[in-house]
Amino acid sequence: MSLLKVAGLGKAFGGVKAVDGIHFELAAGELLALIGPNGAGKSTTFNMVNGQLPADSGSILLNGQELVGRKPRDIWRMGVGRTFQIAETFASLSVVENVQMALLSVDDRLFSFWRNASDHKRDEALDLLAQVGMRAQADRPCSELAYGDVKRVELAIAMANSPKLLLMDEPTAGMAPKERNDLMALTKQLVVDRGMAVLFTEHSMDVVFAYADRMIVLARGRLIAEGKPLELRDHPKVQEVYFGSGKTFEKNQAAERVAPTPVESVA
Ligand SMILES: Nc1ncnc2c1ncn2[C@@H]1O[C@H](COP(=O)(O)OP(=O)(O)OP(=O)(O)O)[C@@H](O)[C@H]1O
Repeated sequence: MSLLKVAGLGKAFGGVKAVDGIHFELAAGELLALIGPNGAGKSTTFNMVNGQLPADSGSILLNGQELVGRKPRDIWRMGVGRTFQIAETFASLSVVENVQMALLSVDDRLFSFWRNASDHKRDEALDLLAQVGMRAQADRPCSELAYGDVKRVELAIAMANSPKLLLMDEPTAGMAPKERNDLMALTKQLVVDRGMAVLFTEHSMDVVFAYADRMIVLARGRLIAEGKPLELRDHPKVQEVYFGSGKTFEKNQAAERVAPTPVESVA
């Protein structure tokens, strides 16, 4: 059975059908890219899956349980996580304290961090940091970290509630090719090791071709193609709506810019 099953999902804003009856599935251990040109409906789809936007129609099943109609916090508790950028206010906290804050939130503990919680689940937080290669930097202030390392900490924070499904909205935006490669290799490793599913939006085709197991393509709210990235690269509809008229994707571009790091299961 699929972990996530989306059927007939729709959302309109006034007269604009932002998402128009889309269907897709996602299995545990799979990295699925959601791509499409600006205004295609990617963010609207994301926001319906995590409950931030109510769907007008359709169904979103997680392990057979309906998500439509539930609050974001309930959906998060059911195992749908998302990466958030570390808030400015947390930049003064250390790396490990940021992860401890996330663990506090999982426990619904809202007491003062400094007075009562500085030791709260420190070992668990350090373990999460080890999983993203940031254990050695645990006691540095987040404000001192390189951008790529901040992204790793964001990933550790998103792991705090052990999500079954992780939503990542343009995870590599603003990153240099080497940092992108490292972050996506790490994401893939977590997918393999934890059997977690990832749904991500991405404008960089290099990243999609190098790391996605499958991709779905939206255009004007409709799902126009679905399949393995290499199968879809030359799909005429995808070329037309996604890559733009007359523009074709250069086949060796992805291989030249991003050499994927091999991922092996340790399970
Ligand atoms: N809150 C809103 N109110 C009105 N229209 C909206 C709203 N959110 C999205 N839309 C419209 O819905 C359509 C889909 O937008 P959406 O943001 O989901 O696309 P997207 O694929 O994420 O685009 P981008 O890549 O630019 O982020 C667009 O036409 C957009 O203008």
